[in-house]
Amino acid sequence: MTDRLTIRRPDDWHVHLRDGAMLTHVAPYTARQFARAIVMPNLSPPVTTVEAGRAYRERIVAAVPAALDFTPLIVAYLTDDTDAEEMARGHAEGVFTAAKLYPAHATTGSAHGVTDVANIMGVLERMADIGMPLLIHGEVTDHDVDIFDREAVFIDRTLAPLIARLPELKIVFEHITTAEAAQFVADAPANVAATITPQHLHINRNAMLVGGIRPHAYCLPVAKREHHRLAVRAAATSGSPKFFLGTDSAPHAVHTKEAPCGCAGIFNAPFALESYIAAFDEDGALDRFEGFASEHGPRFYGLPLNQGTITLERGATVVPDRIGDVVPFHAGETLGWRVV
Ligand SMILES: NC(=O)N[C@@H](CC(=O)O)C(=O)O
Ligand SMILES: [Zn+2]
Ligand SMILES: [Zn+2]
Repeated sequence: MTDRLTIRRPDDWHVHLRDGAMLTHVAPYTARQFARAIVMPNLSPPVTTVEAGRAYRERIVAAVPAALDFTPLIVAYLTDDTDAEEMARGHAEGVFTAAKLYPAHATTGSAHGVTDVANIMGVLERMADIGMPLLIHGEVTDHDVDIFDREAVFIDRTLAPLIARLPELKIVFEHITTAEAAQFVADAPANVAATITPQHLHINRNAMLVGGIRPHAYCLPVAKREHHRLAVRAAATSGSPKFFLGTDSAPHAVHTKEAPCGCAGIFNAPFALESYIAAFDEDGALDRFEGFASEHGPRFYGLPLNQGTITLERGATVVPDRIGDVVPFHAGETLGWRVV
């Protein structure tokens, strides 16, 4: 039995660090575990210009102790009016690592998102030309589509046609939650990959709805049936370079989640690695953890692998009920691994 695992320093390819006091509160947790992070741009107002991206990067750097040696990677928020030139300039100047497609009204902070992919086709063509990755929150918003089906329907209605139209575009299908998404990405060409969150490895929709409604298990895309969890987990632990770590850590103050219309998002940053490794351990896949956490992401993005290492060992990690004003994922549980 492996009791200790040393891996190359990992990165988080999908995180919400927010802004202001929440940024100051949460960013150090991510920086403690990860060398780099793809920071989502769904602030209000969203990060749509090179100038806003540069300023946000400076605020993040200022919020993290320098000793943690953390590099935020900034993402542009696409709207119906995004200018292809602005994206290309942001990418060329090293401000925008990627751009994010939020279908309008699909999730938290997506009100300014894209109403129809046709509206940004010129931008996406330009991104394909310059090798700038497109990150996608993959859910349709059509009122006739059930919330549990919105990811699978997105594949047929939006993602598959987009890949057919722009086969060269690098795409990350973010935070996949379904067997359909895992299969689609596995079968797609090498320029299509996916991130996977810790919560979607651990919980199915029962965790949210059995024995009472549990707002801290609610995120988008919403957790699905058990067979979907198992399919997502098999993808994560498969060793395929198309699947990599993206926590989707999404903090919301407790009163905004424990509310009649609670916010979507799970704050998993403080114990993200302990949570992921527990899943890999349960599945006898510890030998594939480093690829998922530290290698597949940078290779997909065309970035260098990190140089340092991090060591995890078996041992109790007690997750507190609260961290400041936020309830963390696994609150009140004890995880079986700890970061040394
Ligand atoms: N995942 C979530 O449930 N929420 C995210 C937005 C997102 O990633 O869709 C947030 O910003 O709160
Ligand atoms: Zn999302
Ligand atoms: Zn997210």
